[in-house]
This record gives sequence, structure tokens and C-alpha cells, in this order.
Amino acid sequence: MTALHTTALSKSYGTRTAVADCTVDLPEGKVIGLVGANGAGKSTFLALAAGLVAPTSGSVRIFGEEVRGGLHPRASYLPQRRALYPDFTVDEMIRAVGAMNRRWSRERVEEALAAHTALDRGAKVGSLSPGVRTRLALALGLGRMPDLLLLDEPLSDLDPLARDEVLRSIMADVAERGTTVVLSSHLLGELREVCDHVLLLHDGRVHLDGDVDELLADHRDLVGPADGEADIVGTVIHGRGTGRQRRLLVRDSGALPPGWEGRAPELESLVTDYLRAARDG
Ligand SMILES: Nc1ncnc2c1ncn2[C@@H]1O[C@H](COP(=O)(O)OP(=O)(O)OP(=O)(O)O)[C@@H](O)[C@H]1O
Repeated sequence: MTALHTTALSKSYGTRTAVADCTVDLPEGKVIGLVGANGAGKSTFLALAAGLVAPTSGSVRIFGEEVRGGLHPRASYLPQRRALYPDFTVDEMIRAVGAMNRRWSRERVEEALAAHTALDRGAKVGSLSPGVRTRLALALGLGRMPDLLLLDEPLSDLDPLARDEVLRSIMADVAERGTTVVLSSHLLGELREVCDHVLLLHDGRVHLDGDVDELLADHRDLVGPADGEADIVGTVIHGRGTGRQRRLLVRDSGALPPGWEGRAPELESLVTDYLRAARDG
């Protein structure tokens, strides 16, 4: 089943188009990496899915129900600016969010915070470091017992150990509860470990949308002589060269001409080549 479906979804701010004509079907129970350059529309896409921002046109459905003016009860949303009250203590914040949600598991919050033994429950939320705030906000999001987690750059404020911890906490939820996760990130290296699916936006439009294993199987990284590119069978996504050698990312490549070698790409290089191709137009 589809967890998140958008139909011709668009959002403009004045003359600036943030999301343009996006039609996607994001599968249930998967971790979807939302990638794209700065200003590509990732945050707007997530805010539209969270019902926080109204589309200019098009629609969003979560588990088949249209999103209109509010967060779907089965979804949790972690915005880039973590929505926490700075003057509340950690415990007050947990109680306040619990009181605001009918669907709520304090136990789930505690479970998500269990690894974070140094967290002072009496400390004011405003005094916490950005990384700790992120972990608290994520734990509160999990307290809503979501079937869909919308996470806007959940890893950006975290050091490598905390990133690992947060990813584990997310993956545990996926494994135990079958939660669908859509997470935006610029950290392409980390995504390989967790993502089943990639959605790449550029200038608000979808440039790549697919299952990671299928994408990796459909593409090859080719290296060969610069003057032999015309003989390559398949769709060249991006090419670059140094002197007499060319390196190409090719989709659905056929038999290779003499002098060319190919191998399966890494997810990071595949996404980077799509980003370069989108940028170069
Ligand atoms: N509230 C707003 N008012 C006006 N323009 C906006 C608003 N929100 C986003 N935009 C514009 O829409 C475009 C997409 O922005 P968005 O924040 O969604 O991109 P992003 O991919 O999340 O970027 P980043 O990786 O830098 O966080 C940008 O050009 C941005 O300036």
C-alpha cells in the first residue's frame, strides 16, 4: 500500500515555485530518502505532506486520506526548526505534548530517550544543544505512535555518534512497527545504510524516484576513452572527463564497446550524478 501519495502537487510563494507538479507514490514500511540541493523544495514537500502548508494546486494523501489543513493522526512531523517551547523543562515538554495528543505513548518517548542517559529532565528546552533538541523532538514525534514519520534533516545537528544513535532509533521503529519514514538529508553516505527508496527533487520537481536496489541494478558507472562515448548503449545520465578518459553514469546500459569498463554505482555517486545532471540542465 502507498503511505504517501501526491498528485500534481505544487506550491508557489509569489513568483517562486518551491514544489512543482510532483506526483509520487511512496511505499508503506519503507525508509525514503528525500534528497536535493539547497532550495530544491524538500522542506516544502514535507510541510505539504504534514498539512502545515496548503498546496497551490494538487493534493496529498496519507494512507489514502486527503491531507487538509493539519497533520494526519497517523503521521508525525519533525520540522527543520524543531517545534519545542524553550521555557519548558524537558519533562514539562513531554507532558505538554502528551496532553495535546490523543494517540500517545509516554512509554515510546522513554524508549527513544533511553539511550540518552545524560539528558537532564529538569533542564530548560531552550538551554539544550541543537543535537539534544533534535533527539527530544524525535522522541516526542515517536510518542504519537506514527505510522508515517516525516523528518526534515533529522541528522543535520548531530555528531557522528548521535547520528548513529538517531538512525538506530528510527530503524528500530521501522523494524518493530513497520513505520514508513520520509527523511530529508544532505548526508548521502548515511542514507545508503537506511534508505530503501530515494526521491530526488530539483527546482521543486521530481528528478529521480525509485527503490534503491532497483536503481542500483539499473545503472552502471562506466569508464572509457573520451572519443568512444557515442558507441555507448543506454541513457547517459551524467558524464565527466579528465583528458582522454570519460566517466559516465548510464541507465539501462547494453554491451560495452572496446576499451570501456563498468561496475555497479554506489548510491552516493548515483545521487550525486543525478544532482549534477539536474544542475547542469
Ligand atoms: N515561506 C516561504 N516564503 C517564500 N519562499 C519560500 C518559503 N519557503 C520556501 N521558499 C522558497 O522555496 C524554495 C524551496 O525551499 P525549501 O526550503 O523547500 O528547499 P529545501 O530543499 O528544503 O532547501 P534546504 O536544503 O536549503 O533546506 C526556495 O527557493 C525557498 O527560498
